[in-house]
Amino acid sequence: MKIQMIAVGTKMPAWVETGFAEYQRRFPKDMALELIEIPAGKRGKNADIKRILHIEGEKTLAAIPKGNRIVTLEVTGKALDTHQLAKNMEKWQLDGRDVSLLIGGPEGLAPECIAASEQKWSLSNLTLPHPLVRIIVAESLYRGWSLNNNHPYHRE
Ligand SMILES: C[S@@+](CC[C@H](N)C(=O)[O-])C[C@H]1O[C@@H](n2cnc3c(N)ncnc32)[C@H](O)[C@@H]1O
Repeated sequence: MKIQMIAVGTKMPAWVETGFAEYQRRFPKDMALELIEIPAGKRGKNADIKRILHIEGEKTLAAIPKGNRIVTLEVTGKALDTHQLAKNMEKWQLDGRDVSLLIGGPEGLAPECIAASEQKWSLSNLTLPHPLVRIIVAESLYRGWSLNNNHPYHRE
């Protein structure tokens, strides 16, 4: 199973690139974590945010291979502890589809991405900055993998 993270935003600060890469490199070949960045629309003074979100949403959906399971990262989604996430990952693997995890930009995900979502995953009740979300998701998935594979990274 491949896990594809599709995130709005490019040219992240070095600490984000480094933090994400630190976890990405740990994934085994049979559960590779791929990152696809969607350029964020220009948000000038009189920007039409609805239109920008729509364009970002279309680009995000276009990056998803047909048949992938779509999971959106949303503050109002369902919170999962590490064991629940690990169980989820087992289920994802059993059904054989690759997974696309969608992370929105400054105003969140486009309505079309939310409508396409099969599962809404919340990391916390706090609204987190989207660059940080990439790192937290990568670490949480790695921890879930560790738990499912009796790897010593995860300790109770
Ligand atoms: C800065 S937030 C967007 C805030 C926007 N006002 C909203 O309500 O979606 C950017 C993205 O990070 C992700 N995100 C932020 N906090 C999150 C959380 N606690 N749980 C899950 N995803 C989160 C979501 O994908 C969100 O679209």
